Amino acid sequence: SAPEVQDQPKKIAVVGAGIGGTAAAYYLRQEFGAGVKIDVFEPGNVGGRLATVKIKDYDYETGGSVIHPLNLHMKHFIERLGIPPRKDVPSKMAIFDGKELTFEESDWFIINFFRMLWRYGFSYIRMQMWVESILDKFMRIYQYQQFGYSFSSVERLLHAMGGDSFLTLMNQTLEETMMAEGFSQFFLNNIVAPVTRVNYGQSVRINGFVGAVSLAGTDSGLWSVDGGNKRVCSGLLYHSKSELISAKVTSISVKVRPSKTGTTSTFYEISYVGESGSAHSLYDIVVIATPLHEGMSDITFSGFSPPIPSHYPGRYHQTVSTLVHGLLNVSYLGTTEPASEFMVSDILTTDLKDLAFNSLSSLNPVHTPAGYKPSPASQTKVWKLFSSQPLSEEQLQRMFLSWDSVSETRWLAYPEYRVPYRKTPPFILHNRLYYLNAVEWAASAMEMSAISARNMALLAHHRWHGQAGKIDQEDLHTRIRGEL
Ligand SMILES: Cc1cc2nc3c(=O)[nH]c(=O)nc-3n(C[C@H](O)[C@H](O)[C@H](O)COP(=O)(O)OP(=O)(O)OC[C@H]3O[C@@H](n4cnc5c(N)ncnc54)[C@H](O)[C@@H]3O)c2cc1C
Ligand SMILES: CC(C)=CCC/C(C)=C/CC/C(C)=C/CSC[C@H](N)C(=O)O
Repeated sequence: SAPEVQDQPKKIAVVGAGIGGTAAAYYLRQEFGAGVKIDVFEPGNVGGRLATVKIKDYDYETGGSVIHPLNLHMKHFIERLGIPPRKDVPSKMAIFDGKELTFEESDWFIINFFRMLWRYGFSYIRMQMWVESILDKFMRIYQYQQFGYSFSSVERLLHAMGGDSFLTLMNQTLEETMMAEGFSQFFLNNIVAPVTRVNYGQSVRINGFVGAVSLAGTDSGLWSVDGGNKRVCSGLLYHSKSELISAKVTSISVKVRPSKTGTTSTFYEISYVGESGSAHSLYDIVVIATPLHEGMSDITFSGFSPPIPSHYPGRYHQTVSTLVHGLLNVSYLGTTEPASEFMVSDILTTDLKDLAFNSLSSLNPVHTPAGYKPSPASQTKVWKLFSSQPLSEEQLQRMFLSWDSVSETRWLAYPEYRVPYRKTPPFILHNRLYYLNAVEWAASAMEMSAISARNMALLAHHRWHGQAGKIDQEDLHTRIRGEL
């Protein structure tokens, strides 16, 4: 329907205070100015899937942990909020095939280079070039957003970045895509599958787009936020001068009210339940920043035509993050290296039916004290296991000689990426009701939620003011180059 004749909205609601919701609050403030009241609803902890657990006086990331050096929104946030990145600690990767370590990184770049060349020919370098070519197109989004352009669906956003090639990536498995690029099944099994297993808990049959994002997640220069990634969320919330309402949104309905001018205005009524009971409030614009899927948010939508479902089709994949403070049994990994010399920090695994876990990593605290150095496996330290099912005491006993604490978090972590994908859920659920997490069906990552948040704020702003010229424009890449 036609936008209402109002200068600015008076009240905006954001549902969820993860990185998506808090970034949405930040960008909505930027777009709509100081006059609008922004409420952010959150029944749990600010940060959502960015969370830490305390083990022996130190905090460790249990959810989203690494950020790519080219994730420009995340970079912008920490600069704006004055939070430093975490000090870099050297890491070393190995691949476990259920019996032994089939590949182990050395401390020397040149040795790694020749080991990879010896085992996989030029495949590894070609893979890095392939990922880089996708990232090059991906980076266009920052320029579009800088110029104020927005997109009304995930497909249109992807198409603006990478044209038909990005939509093709969404419709093919990573395996199909890489085989067509000439990569061997051996390379896929031994290098690519371990990466998709650690990053998305799934096989090489995830879609090619999220597959490329997963591979980008092994690039050099990955970083995290000093003191914990969730600090970005609380920082954005504070910076946006939003009000945090500690409550769960239970339903959203459309209300039509007579306005002063004699016409009618549409509002969204949000009903919520918090510690002090239930209440409801009216808003001009609502951004939903939590997945609308089975077992996740449970929001009822009423009075909408066509109806809005509480749950869209498709499931979120369970990843159990188990943090063990203990002594690793290095012989379980089939290595003869003495534990006192075993400095591998990230053990990825090949796709094996009987293996109970996807990855095993040695964790550093979210704030590394001055002079901190990673310790060898002969010392008790914190190890993180990712698995799709909780690990039993017997399974842990095989992997560890002893432990003094185990902390388990069961995440509905990211979508189960199936190919061919169904049409992604919409960004626009109703005139001024938006859904940020639809983007996760392209790929789930902190930066993806941040990109979607900026898109949502721009989209909401242009639709409010009837600026159709800033929505779903074709051929932006060439046009913007012309404008520069
Ligand atoms: C184990 C794990 C590892 C990961 N590793 C990485 C990584 O290394 N790098 C990376 O970039 N990404 C990683 N990710 C993905 C990344 O964490 C997510 O993509 C991102 O955090 C999603 O943020 P979000 O704000 O969109 O959603 P969420 O963080 O899920 O936030 C949604 C919020 O909404 C709240 N909510 C739910 N229902 C309601 C309701 N009815 N009313 C009000 N509020 C509600 C929830 O409590 C939650 O806080 C990882 C995820 C997991 C689980
Ligand atoms: C969005 C772009 C262009 C890049 C993001 C790359 C990236 C950081 C991908 C990782 C995504 C993800 C869900 C990782 C989960 S596991 C992370 C880490 N390996 C760990 O073990 O904690």
